[in-house]
Amino acid sequence: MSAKDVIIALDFPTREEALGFLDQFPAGEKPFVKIGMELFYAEGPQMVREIKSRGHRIFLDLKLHDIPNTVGRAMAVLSRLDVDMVNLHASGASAMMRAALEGLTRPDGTRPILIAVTQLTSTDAATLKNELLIDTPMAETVMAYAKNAADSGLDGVVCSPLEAALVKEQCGESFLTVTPGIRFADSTVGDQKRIMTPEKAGRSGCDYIVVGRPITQAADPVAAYRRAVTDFFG
Ligand SMILES: O=c1ccn([C@@H]2O[C@H](COP(=O)(O)O)[C@@H](O)[C@H]2O)c(=O)[nH]1
Repeated sequence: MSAKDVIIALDFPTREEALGFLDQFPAGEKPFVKIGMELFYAEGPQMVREIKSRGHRIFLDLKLHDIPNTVGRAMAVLSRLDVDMVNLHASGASAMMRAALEGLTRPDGTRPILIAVTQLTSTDAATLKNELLIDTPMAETVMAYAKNAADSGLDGVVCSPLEAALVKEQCGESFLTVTPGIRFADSTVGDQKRIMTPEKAGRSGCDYIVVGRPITQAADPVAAYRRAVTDFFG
């Protein structure tokens, strides 16, 4: 199931801003986009349908995390939206991930790609140890979560690009790595901690890179997106 692409994080507070952003692209250029909590909570499922009807592939990034029954039932609702990828937190553990997979699978056996967030790219080693009270080093923690996700039947993980190669090595080449924490060398880093350039991510086992502010806040977002694509694909 391996693929490679740049996903734009459509982190906007309104429909108008999200569509205004997409309108800057020529008609034939349809980037893969991510709809996260901000836009989904503001505009709801209709926003997903509208962007899908414009021809974009969609990663619905709601990071579900609850008891297995709740997550399974919520995934069954999300499966009725025609999205390409959805996610949950691997820290919800294997019973939750298996329930999610079951809920997401439509009667005809099809389903969106399901991936698990390992450790947020805004978490550094000190926060992992001192606040989350996880004594295992970051790479090992990500790997344990990734293996649990793989064993639960998921398609891949969200991890930082720094861990992508190891995830591939341990979970297999077809196990997807979806990696935020992407910054151009001249980007503002902001709240991200485990980062990499698109160029290096392209050589590090990342299937999909997720890029938000370096594109959405750029003076010329279309040029910034194309720069990410060119750098990522080498
Ligand atoms: O570990 C994670 C999981 C999700 N994200 C999301 O990706 C984008 C990144 O945006 P930038 O503006 O490029 O920082 C954002 O929507 C996050 O919610 C993540 O960054 N890290």
